[in-house]
Amino acid sequence: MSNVPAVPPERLPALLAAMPKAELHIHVEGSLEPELIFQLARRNGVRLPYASVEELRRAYAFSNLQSFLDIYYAGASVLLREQDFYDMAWAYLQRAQADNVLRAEIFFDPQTHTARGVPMETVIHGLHRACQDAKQLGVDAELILCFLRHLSEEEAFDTLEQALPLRDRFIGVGLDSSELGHPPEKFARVFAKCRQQGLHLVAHAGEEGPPAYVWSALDVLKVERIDHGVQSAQDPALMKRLADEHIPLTVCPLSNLKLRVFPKLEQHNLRELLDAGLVATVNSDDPAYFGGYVNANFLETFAATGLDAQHAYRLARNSFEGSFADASAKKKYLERLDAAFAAA
Ligand code: HPA
Ligand SMILES: [Zn+2]
Repeated sequence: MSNVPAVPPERLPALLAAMPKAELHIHVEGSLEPELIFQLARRNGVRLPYASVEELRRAYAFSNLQSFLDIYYAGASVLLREQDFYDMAWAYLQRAQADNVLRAEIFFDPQTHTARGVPMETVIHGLHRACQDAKQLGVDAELILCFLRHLSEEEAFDTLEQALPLRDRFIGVGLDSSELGHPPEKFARVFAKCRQQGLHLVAHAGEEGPPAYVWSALDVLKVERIDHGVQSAQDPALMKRLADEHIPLTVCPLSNLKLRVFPKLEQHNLRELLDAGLVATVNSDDPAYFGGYVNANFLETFAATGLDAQHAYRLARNSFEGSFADASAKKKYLERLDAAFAAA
């Protein structure tokens, strides 16, 4: 669509909620709501260091990425059986449908589970079955396996070896967990092997870490997308590279707010990224922990920064163009997006 209709400000929230979109940065373990954590803890006889849902929720006051990760890994300890992984993914997929997500590319952290003795097959089978069933919801869902960057490259190789027999159940690999002190180049060899396997490649970079980590994710790991990447704005040459090469950035505004990457949502640099011509997208990251699913990220960010319907269209289009869907699926998504804006 070349002419995005002007939309009066009072109608923008409804349009943001209704517009079709893809979500490209969502950690399924980060969609585990406190109620489901307690339900699974009871079902599996796991003792939690919190007495109630309310007490757990009160612990969600983060000062940086690490303070979040400590609680996030503790929450995942209730996941033991295939059905647990299914139930977690299914709950997310229902929320995605409610937010008019047509396509979700979902991260999972197998090492968080295999380290506790949960077999790789249990994790992948449960998540994959939910993704298959999501077709009934009208959501195309795919999985991306993430390596934990605070662990060694050797452990990442072991993880890949365990997952490769199930190669057809995930479309790519990513890199997440504690960024500072764990630069992308630590995983150069394992990403090269994934590339040979024909897997898509992404990595978290430039969330808390410097622009140098974004450069090495591109040049050493050869990733196709950057997760977060908001620190790229400190480096004009990097901004030009990201724009020239159409490298998507999967931005997560509420995550950035809760982990104090930006002190206020009003100061978020999403507009700057879009103005520089980057393929920026809006995503929820860990919605159960950061106060909202993808539509809440759109609504709160637009309200705080004054973005308009043109930006909304760009962000939704970027989400489909930046996805790993095939060309015919992308065409279908973009037609639905244009229809939603034509009716606005
Ligand atoms: O935002 C994140 N950054 C790094 N690792 C993560 N694991 C879940 N969410 C995140
Ligand atoms: Zn993330």
